[in-house]
Amino acid sequence: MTELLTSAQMRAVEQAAMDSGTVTGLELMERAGQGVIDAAFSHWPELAQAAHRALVLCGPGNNGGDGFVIARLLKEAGWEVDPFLYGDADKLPPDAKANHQRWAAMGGVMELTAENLQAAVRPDLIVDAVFGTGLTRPLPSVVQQAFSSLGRNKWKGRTSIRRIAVDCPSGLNLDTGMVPHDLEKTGGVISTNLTQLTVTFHTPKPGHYLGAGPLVCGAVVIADIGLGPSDPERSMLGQPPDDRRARLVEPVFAGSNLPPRIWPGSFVSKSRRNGHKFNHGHVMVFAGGVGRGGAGRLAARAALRAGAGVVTLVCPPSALIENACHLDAIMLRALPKDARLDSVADDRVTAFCIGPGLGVNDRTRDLVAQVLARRGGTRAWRDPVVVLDADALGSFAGDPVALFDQCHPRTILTPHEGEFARLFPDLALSQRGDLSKIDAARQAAARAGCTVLLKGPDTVIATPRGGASLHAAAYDRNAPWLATAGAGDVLAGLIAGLAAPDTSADLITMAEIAAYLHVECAASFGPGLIAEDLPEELPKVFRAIGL
Ligand SMILES: NC(=O)C1=CN([C@@H]2O[C@H](COP(=O)(O)OP(=O)(O)OC[C@H]3O[C@@H](n4cnc5c(N)ncnc54)[C@H](OP(=O)(O)O)[C@@H]3O)[C@@H](O)[C@H]2O)[C@@H](O)CC1
Ligand SMILES: Nc1ncnc2c1ncn2[C@@H]1O[C@H](COP(=O)(O)OP(=O)(O)O)[C@@H](O)[C@H]1O
Ligand SMILES: [K+]
Repeated sequence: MTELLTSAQMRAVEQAAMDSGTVTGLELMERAGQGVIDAAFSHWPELAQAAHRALVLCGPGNNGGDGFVIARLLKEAGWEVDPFLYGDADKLPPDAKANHQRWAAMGGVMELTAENLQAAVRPDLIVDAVFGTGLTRPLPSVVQQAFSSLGRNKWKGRTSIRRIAVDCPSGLNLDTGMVPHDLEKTGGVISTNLTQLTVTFHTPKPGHYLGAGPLVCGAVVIADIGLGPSDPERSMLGQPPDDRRARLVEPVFAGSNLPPRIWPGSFVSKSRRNGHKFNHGHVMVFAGGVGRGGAGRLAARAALRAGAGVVTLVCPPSALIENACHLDAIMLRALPKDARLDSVADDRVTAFCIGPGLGVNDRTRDLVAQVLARRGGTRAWRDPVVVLDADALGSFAGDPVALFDQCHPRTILTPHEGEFARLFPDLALSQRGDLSKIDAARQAAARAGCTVLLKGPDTVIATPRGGASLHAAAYDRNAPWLATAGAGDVLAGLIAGLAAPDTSADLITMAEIAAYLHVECAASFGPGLIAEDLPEELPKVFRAIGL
């Protein structure tokens, strides 16, 4: 697991290092510039073989300062370098100004405009050092036009020019992963999109993984600038994440060539080699009426494959035969319309998964209420986990507080953005503005009093106390085939199955593992994936992680 630092947190880390007297801002900037060049040479070894030509686009802050370090270091290595500056050199912050001056002794600087870029000699490398963590508003139009013009340049062999971004492609908000809409309209994002490699410092930032981040960054490399290890205890495995920082969900390998047995491997109940079926939990999944049972069955199948000792599907009596035709290992119970949950669930049910395919109606609300009212009884030592998804959330759309009043700490809501908007209208994507998806999920979790998993290619899991983690199906873990009906039902079942055992770790850890395995299953199956394939791929994925 890696910590993700917001812009403000990154500045605080830098400031603390400088205040401690162990390093100066100039030294950090030098290491940042060197880190970008090292990453470029390692990514494109041919650039390290001989001197080439670089075009370095610099901005009015310290990101621009990094650009001037890069310009100088490349020039010292024999490269031809053409720097362009947006803004007033006299107003650069001190470290950036010092590096601008050091460069000025070596060569000139052009103003960053579309016209000047059009007139530039074809480079082999374009360095984007216009804006980094300090971007506070949409890109100025002159910068947008300059970026767009790069896409129109008549340079020979234009597509073979390498493009690297310092900290982020300029225009990307590193806290939110958003790029301004006007950037898209002007086509600016298209040129930004051509970034092949983004080099950031110390830790990745949320914006590299949220929203448009993965679409515009190319690949992300972290350069160590000597700020020390990011706080290991804050991202400790099996512990809830730090209240103020977010962590990136990643596997933990015991050794470079070994499977990730530590995380997630050791957190899967059946990695421990003893116990009987009830030690691995009993999951109860609710399914809809006739013809609407598929979603519940998918969730149940996922829970069983995830390792739950027992899985029971509960459905209306009219759907019993339909479900019986589909199920063998999964137990089946009928629950008549007015019957109480107690008639089918005893204390040994350690996790409930409710919502997929149930229908948006009063009966669903009533069942949710009954499930949330259950407590660990004589045979269970802690309250059952409750996974609320799909129609269990939709049934409270007009009255979310009625749901939140019933949620307890062992509850997890798993909305997609549409369901999230119905429960938390003011935190909806369309209303979010500068609020990141991580902070939106945090606020939602605090309001609901339980864990919230907000789905998407960027899945955020947040706890009421502020702990948050981000699982990104991005870069080498792209999983577009997961955008398929029923994939969310499988995720809900996975969470229930993984969190059901008595000995399971905290809910956020088990939800992180579910999100991770979900994408591993998609990646392992590959193109053509449909939801039914996900649970069936789990055995292969479990083997691959060393179980
Ligand atoms: N601190 C360190 O020790 C280290 C920092 N490092 C590097 O510093 C970078 C952060 O530097 P930074 O904080 O100066 O921010 P940066 O992104 O350069 O921009 C700020 C400037 O842009 C301006 N501005 C913002 N938005 C604008 C807009 N839309 N349109 C126009 N102007 C706009 C803003 O003006 P203002 O908003 O104040 O009016 C201000 O002048 C970081 O990404 C990393 O690369 C590394 O060297 C490692 C050591
Ligand atoms: N492009 C994508 N890349 C990675 N994961 C995705 C993508 N699109 C959707 N997902 C994942 O697939 C699941 C879809 O869930 P959901 O929207 O609830 O669908 P359904 O209700 O049909 O099951 C979520 O876990 C989501 O994170
Ligand atoms: K940049």
